[in-house]
Amino acid sequence: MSVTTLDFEKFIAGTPQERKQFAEDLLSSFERTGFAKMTNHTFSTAQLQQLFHWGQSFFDQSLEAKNEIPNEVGPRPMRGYTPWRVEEVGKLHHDENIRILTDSKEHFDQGPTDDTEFPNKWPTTSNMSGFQPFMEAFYQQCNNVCLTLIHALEVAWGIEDGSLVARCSPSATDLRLTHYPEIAVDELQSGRNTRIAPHTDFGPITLLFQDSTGGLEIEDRTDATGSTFVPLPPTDTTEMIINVGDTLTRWTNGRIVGGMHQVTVPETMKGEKGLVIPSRMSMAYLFKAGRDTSVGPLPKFVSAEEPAIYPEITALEFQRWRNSIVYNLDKKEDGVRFSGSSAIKPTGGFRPMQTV
Ligand SMILES: O=C(O)CCC(=O)C(=O)O
Ligand SMILES: [Fe+2]
Repeated sequence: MSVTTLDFEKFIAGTPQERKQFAEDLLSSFERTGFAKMTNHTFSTAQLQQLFHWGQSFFDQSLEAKNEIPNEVGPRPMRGYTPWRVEEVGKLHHDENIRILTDSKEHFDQGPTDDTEFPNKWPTTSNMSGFQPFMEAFYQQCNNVCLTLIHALEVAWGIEDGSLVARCSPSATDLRLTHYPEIAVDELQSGRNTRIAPHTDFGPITLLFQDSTGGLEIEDRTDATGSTFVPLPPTDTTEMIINVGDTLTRWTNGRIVGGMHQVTVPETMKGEKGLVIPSRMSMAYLFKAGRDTSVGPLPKFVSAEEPAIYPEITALEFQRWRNSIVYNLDKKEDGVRFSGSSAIKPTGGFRPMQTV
């Protein structure tokens, strides 16, 4: 299953024909695989090196220092630092016959700069003083790329200019730096742990940069059983990966299915006993719809023949529901009101959540 690589330049500075072609190729890669790759995405190699450098500096701090800005786990957007083995994304699409794999990661989450509802948490130590300005600028640049890609979908669908972009404002995106500490191959092959379990992201799309370690895999849709994953190796670490998330699935009434992905043992180390997989880092720009925007199907995708299969629910309520699952809050009071909603259309062997 090959994921199409697109040239962003063709959309931002191309001829009308090139823009149209870009939009159509993006849509068709999304429909076929749930993913796309992109070059000329406006981020320089130096900027991406700096991103990973800042990530390294953040995670290299002592646990005590990182815990100075703790993420308060709850059915809400994440902010600040979350330690190893707290979040369990494997619970999102879990098949009761299969044991949930525990994630082995720590992460830093950042929201919009001016977010007063869920304010950001920044390290205060002097050696981290450049982190906040760098990350805020990086966040803004990612937002511009995402809004342009959402506009490309408007072009591909021939819907009114700005109508979909308007649904993504004001920004409610979460940017996540994830660090996967080094871990023995045997531990990941024990059937209990993984780096990040198979999941789909919650927003319309996600931008992803990974370091050169490898281990990212995507669901192979050419396998009818739906249980096969294929590696998406870091051929060029400056290449941007884009994946479809649950919101686009819901907006399109199930027509574009979210790209299921996981991070596990890098291909070259599979089956090896006694080896240790080096630590790994990624940056996921988990683009979101505006908090008050509905993630129910768009009128374009609903008809008498194809009635809406997803309920109207705001983007924030949707995120609260999904986070109540990954943080094991779904049995508690705050999670029960989300009961009965279905996040995604079934893909292959993965079933959607039944009840919360
Ligand atoms: O580390 C990666 O490459 C993937 C991260 C991811 O899937 C996420 O943060 O949602
Ligand atoms: Fe993800």
